Amino acid sequence: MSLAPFLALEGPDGAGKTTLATRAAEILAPLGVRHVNRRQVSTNSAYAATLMEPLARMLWHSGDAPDLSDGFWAHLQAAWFTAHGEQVVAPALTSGPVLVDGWYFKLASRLPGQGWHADEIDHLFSRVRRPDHTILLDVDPEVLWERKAGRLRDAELGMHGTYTDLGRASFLDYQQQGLNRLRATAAAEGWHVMTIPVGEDPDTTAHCVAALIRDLITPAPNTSGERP
Ligand SMILES: Cc1cn([C@H]2C[C@H](O)[C@@H](COP(=O)(O)OP(=O)(O)O)O2)c(=O)[nH]c1=O
Repeated sequence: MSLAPFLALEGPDGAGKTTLATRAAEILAPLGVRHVNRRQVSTNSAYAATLMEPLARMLWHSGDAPDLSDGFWAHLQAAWFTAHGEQVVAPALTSGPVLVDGWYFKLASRLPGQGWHADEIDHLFSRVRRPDHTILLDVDPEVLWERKAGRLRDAELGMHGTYTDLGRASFLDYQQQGLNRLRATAAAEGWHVMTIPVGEDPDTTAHCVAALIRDLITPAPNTSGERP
Protein backbone atom coordinates (compact mmCIF):
# COMPACT_ATOMS: atom_id res chain seq x y z
CA MET A 1 0.00 0.00 0.00
CA SER A 2 1.47 3.38 -0.92
CA LEU A 3 1.12 5.90 1.88
CA ALA A 4 -0.06 9.47 1.48
CA PRO A 5 2.60 12.21 1.70
CA PHE A 6 3.93 13.40 5.05
CA LEU A 7 4.47 17.17 5.05
CA ALA A 8 6.04 19.43 7.66
CA LEU A 9 6.12 23.15 8.26
CA GLU A 10 9.37 24.20 9.91
CA GLY A 11 10.69 27.53 11.13
CA PRO A 12 11.87 29.45 14.20
CA ASP A 13 9.82 30.09 17.35
CA GLY A 14 6.70 32.05 16.46
CA ALA A 15 7.14 31.68 12.68
CA GLY A 16 3.49 30.67 12.43
CA LYS A 17 3.83 26.90 12.08
CA THR A 18 0.77 26.08 14.21
CA THR A 19 -1.43 28.90 12.88
CA LEU A 20 -0.57 28.15 9.24
CA ALA A 21 -0.76 24.34 9.51
CA THR A 22 -4.24 24.64 11.03
CA ARG A 23 -5.52 27.06 8.39
CA ALA A 24 -3.81 25.41 5.40
CA ALA A 25 -5.31 22.05 6.40
CA GLU A 26 -8.77 23.65 6.58
CA ILE A 27 -8.28 25.02 3.06
CA LEU A 28 -7.01 21.64 1.81
CA ALA A 29 -9.60 19.49 3.63
CA PRO A 30 -11.29 18.63 0.29
CA LEU A 31 -8.00 16.95 -0.72
CA GLY A 32 -8.00 14.96 2.52
CA VAL A 33 -5.10 16.89 4.13
CA ARG A 34 -5.10 16.75 7.94
CA HIS A 35 -3.21 18.91 10.42
CA VAL A 36 -1.55 16.74 13.05
CA ASN A 37 -0.17 18.56 16.08
CA ARG A 38 3.48 17.79 16.79
CA ARG A 39 2.61 17.50 20.47
CA GLN A 40 -0.22 14.99 19.96
CA VAL A 41 0.11 11.70 21.85
CA SER A 42 -0.91 8.45 20.18
CA THR A 43 -4.62 7.87 19.72
CA ASN A 44 -3.78 4.56 18.07
CA SER A 45 -2.13 2.74 20.95
CA ALA A 46 -3.12 3.20 24.60
CA TYR A 47 0.28 1.82 25.55
CA ALA A 48 2.14 4.39 23.42
CA ALA A 49 -0.13 7.19 24.72
CA THR A 50 0.67 6.22 28.33
CA LEU A 51 4.38 6.50 27.59
CA MET A 52 4.12 9.64 25.45
CA GLU A 53 2.12 11.65 28.03
CA PRO A 54 4.96 12.03 30.57
CA LEU A 55 7.38 12.81 27.71
CA ALA A 56 5.09 15.64 26.54
CA ARG A 57 4.81 16.94 30.10
CA MET A 58 8.59 16.96 30.45
CA LEU A 59 9.14 18.66 27.11
CA TRP A 60 6.43 21.34 27.19
CA HIS A 61 4.99 21.67 30.68
CA SER A 62 7.93 21.48 33.08
CA GLY A 63 9.16 25.09 32.90
CA ASP A 64 12.67 26.12 31.94
CA ALA A 65 15.65 25.53 34.22
CA PRO A 66 19.33 25.04 33.46
CA ASP A 67 19.68 22.05 35.81
CA LEU A 68 19.65 19.44 33.04
CA SER A 69 21.95 19.68 30.02
CA ASP A 70 21.21 19.82 26.28
CA GLY A 71 22.09 16.13 26.11
CA PHE A 72 19.07 15.27 28.24
CA TRP A 73 16.65 17.51 26.31
CA ALA A 74 17.93 16.50 22.88
CA HIS A 75 17.49 12.80 23.68
CA LEU A 76 13.97 13.45 25.00
CA GLN A 77 13.12 15.26 21.76
CA ALA A 78 14.56 12.41 19.68
CA ALA A 79 12.51 9.89 21.70
CA TRP A 80 9.39 12.06 21.29
CA PHE A 81 9.66 12.47 17.51
CA THR A 82 10.52 8.78 17.05
CA ALA A 83 7.32 7.83 18.92
CA HIS A 84 5.24 10.49 17.19
CA GLY A 85 6.41 9.40 13.73
CA GLU A 86 5.62 5.76 14.48
CA GLN A 87 2.46 6.12 16.54
CA VAL A 88 0.78 9.33 15.37
CA VAL A 89 2.00 10.19 11.85
CA ALA A 90 2.20 6.66 10.41
CA PRO A 91 -1.37 5.64 11.35
CA ALA A 92 -2.73 9.01 10.13
CA LEU A 93 -1.02 8.56 6.73
CA THR A 94 -3.20 5.53 6.02
CA SER A 95 -6.16 7.92 5.60
CA GLY A 96 -4.54 10.82 3.71
CA PRO A 97 -1.82 13.47 3.59
CA VAL A 98 -0.58 14.67 6.99
CA LEU A 99 0.72 18.16 7.76
CA VAL A 100 2.64 18.65 11.02
CA ASP A 101 3.19 22.09 12.59
CA GLY A 102 6.93 21.62 13.11
CA TRP A 103 9.31 18.69 13.33
CA TYR A 104 12.69 18.05 14.97
CA PHE A 105 14.70 20.28 12.61
CA LYS A 106 14.26 23.45 14.69
CA LEU A 107 15.92 21.76 17.65
CA ALA A 108 18.58 20.21 15.43
CA SER A 109 19.36 23.68 14.03
CA ARG A 110 20.31 24.91 17.49
CA LEU A 111 22.59 22.12 18.61
CA PRO A 112 25.63 23.10 16.46
CA GLY A 113 25.70 26.45 18.30
CA GLN A 114 25.76 24.52 21.57
CA GLY A 115 28.85 22.50 20.66
CA TRP A 116 27.31 19.51 18.90
CA HIS A 117 28.91 18.02 15.78
CA ALA A 118 26.83 17.39 12.67
CA ASP A 119 27.45 13.61 12.91
CA GLU A 120 26.15 13.47 16.47
CA ILE A 121 22.99 15.34 15.49
CA ASP A 122 22.37 13.14 12.44
CA HIS A 123 22.87 10.04 14.56
CA LEU A 124 20.57 11.28 17.33
CA PHE A 125 17.63 11.81 14.96
CA SER A 126 18.44 9.01 12.50
CA ARG A 127 15.45 6.86 13.54
CA VAL A 128 12.89 9.67 13.32
CA ARG A 129 10.49 9.53 10.38
CA ARG A 130 11.48 12.04 7.68
CA PRO A 131 8.83 14.19 6.02
CA ASP A 132 8.41 13.70 2.27
CA HIS A 133 8.19 17.48 1.91
CA THR A 134 9.36 20.18 4.31
CA ILE A 135 8.40 23.84 3.98
CA LEU A 136 10.62 26.37 5.77
CA LEU A 137 8.77 29.48 6.96
CA ASP A 138 11.48 32.12 6.67
CA VAL A 139 10.48 34.99 8.95
CA ASP A 140 12.75 37.85 10.05
CA PRO A 141 13.60 37.46 13.79
CA GLU A 142 12.67 41.15 14.34
CA VAL A 143 9.13 40.23 13.25
CA LEU A 144 9.15 37.21 15.58
CA TRP A 145 10.15 39.49 18.46
CA GLU A 146 7.33 41.93 17.72
CA ARG A 147 4.84 39.05 17.60
CA LYS A 148 5.82 37.33 20.80
CA ALA A 149 7.65 39.83 23.05
CA GLY A 150 6.43 39.45 26.63
CA ARG A 151 5.28 35.85 26.14
CA LEU A 152 8.58 34.23 25.34
CA ARG A 153 9.98 31.25 27.22
CA ASP A 154 13.56 31.43 28.43
CA ALA A 155 14.34 28.59 26.02
CA GLU A 156 13.14 30.81 23.13
CA LEU A 157 15.23 33.73 24.41
CA GLY A 158 18.39 31.61 24.16
CA MET A 159 18.67 29.97 27.58
CA HIS A 160 20.47 27.00 26.05
CA GLY A 161 22.90 29.32 24.23
CA THR A 162 25.89 31.16 25.68
CA TYR A 163 24.27 34.52 26.52
CA THR A 164 24.85 36.29 29.82
CA ASP A 165 21.50 38.17 29.69
CA LEU A 166 18.28 36.92 28.17
CA GLY A 167 16.25 39.52 26.26
CA ARG A 168 15.79 41.12 22.86
CA ALA A 169 19.48 40.89 21.85
CA SER A 170 19.85 37.23 22.85
CA PHE A 171 16.54 36.36 21.18
CA LEU A 172 17.48 38.02 17.88
CA ASP A 173 20.91 36.39 17.79
CA TYR A 174 19.71 32.93 18.86
CA GLN A 175 16.80 32.90 16.41
CA GLN A 176 18.93 34.27 13.54
CA GLN A 177 21.63 31.63 14.07
CA GLY A 178 18.99 28.88 14.05
CA LEU A 179 17.30 30.34 10.98
CA ASN A 180 20.62 30.51 9.13
CA ARG A 181 21.17 26.81 9.83
CA LEU A 182 17.62 25.95 8.78
CA ARG A 183 18.24 27.83 5.51
CA ALA A 184 21.42 25.79 4.95
CA THR A 185 19.53 22.53 5.63
CA ALA A 186 16.76 23.66 3.28
CA ALA A 187 19.29 24.23 0.50
CA ALA A 188 21.04 20.90 1.13
CA GLU A 189 17.84 18.84 1.45
CA GLY A 190 15.75 20.49 -1.25
CA TRP A 191 13.13 21.92 1.11
CA HIS A 192 10.70 24.56 -0.10
CA VAL A 193 11.44 27.97 1.39
CA MET A 194 8.63 30.49 1.85
CA THR A 195 9.93 33.95 2.66
CA ILE A 196 7.07 35.63 4.47
CA PRO A 197 6.71 39.35 3.65
CA VAL A 198 6.64 41.64 6.70
CA GLY A 199 3.06 42.53 7.63
CA GLU A 200 1.41 39.91 5.41
CA ASP A 201 -2.02 38.89 6.68
CA PRO A 202 -1.92 35.30 8.11
CA ASP A 203 -4.83 34.16 5.94
CA THR A 204 -2.98 35.31 2.80
CA THR A 205 0.11 33.38 3.94
CA ALA A 206 -2.05 30.32 4.70
CA HIS A 207 -3.44 30.38 1.15
CA CYS A 208 0.14 30.55 -0.24
CA VAL A 209 1.14 27.58 1.95
CA ALA A 210 -1.97 25.69 0.84
CA ALA A 211 -1.25 26.42 -2.85
CA LEU A 212 2.30 25.08 -2.48
CA ILE A 213 1.07 21.93 -0.71
CA ARG A 214 -1.61 21.41 -3.37
CA ASP A 215 1.13 21.45 -6.03
CA LEU A 216 3.27 19.04 -4.01
CA ILE A 217 0.58 16.44 -3.45
CA THR A 218 -1.27 16.66 -6.76
CA PRO A 219 0.17 14.42 -9.50
CA ALA A 220 1.75 16.41 -12.34
CA PRO A 221 -0.52 16.76 -15.38
CA ASN A 222 0.07 14.39 -18.29
CA THR A 223 2.42 16.35 -20.57
CA SER A 224 3.08 13.55 -23.07
CA GLY A 225 0.42 14.83 -25.42
CA GLU A 226 -1.62 11.65 -24.96
CA ARG A 227 -5.17 11.89 -23.84
CA PRO A 228 -5.61 10.59 -20.29
C1 LIG B 1 1.18 33.15 10.83
C2 LIG B 1 1.16 34.34 11.74
C3 LIG B 1 1.11 34.19 13.12
N1 LIG B 1 1.08 35.30 13.93
C4 LIG B 1 1.06 35.15 15.40
C5 LIG B 1 0.11 34.11 15.96
C6 LIG B 1 0.80 33.71 17.24
O1 LIG B 1 0.46 34.61 18.29
C7 LIG B 1 2.27 33.93 16.95
C8 LIG B 1 3.02 32.63 16.77
O2 LIG B 1 2.32 31.80 15.85
P1 LIG B 1 2.39 30.22 16.01
O3 LIG B 1 1.53 29.68 14.91
O4 LIG B 1 2.08 29.79 17.41
O5 LIG B 1 3.95 29.94 15.69
P2 LIG B 1 4.84 28.62 15.89
O6 LIG B 1 3.92 27.43 15.92
O7 LIG B 1 5.75 28.61 14.68
O8 LIG B 1 5.64 28.82 17.15
O9 LIG B 1 2.35 34.71 15.75
C9 LIG B 1 1.12 36.57 13.39
O10 LIG B 1 1.11 37.57 14.13
N2 LIG B 1 1.17 36.74 12.02
C10 LIG B 1 1.20 35.66 11.19
O11 LIG B 1 1.24 35.85 9.93
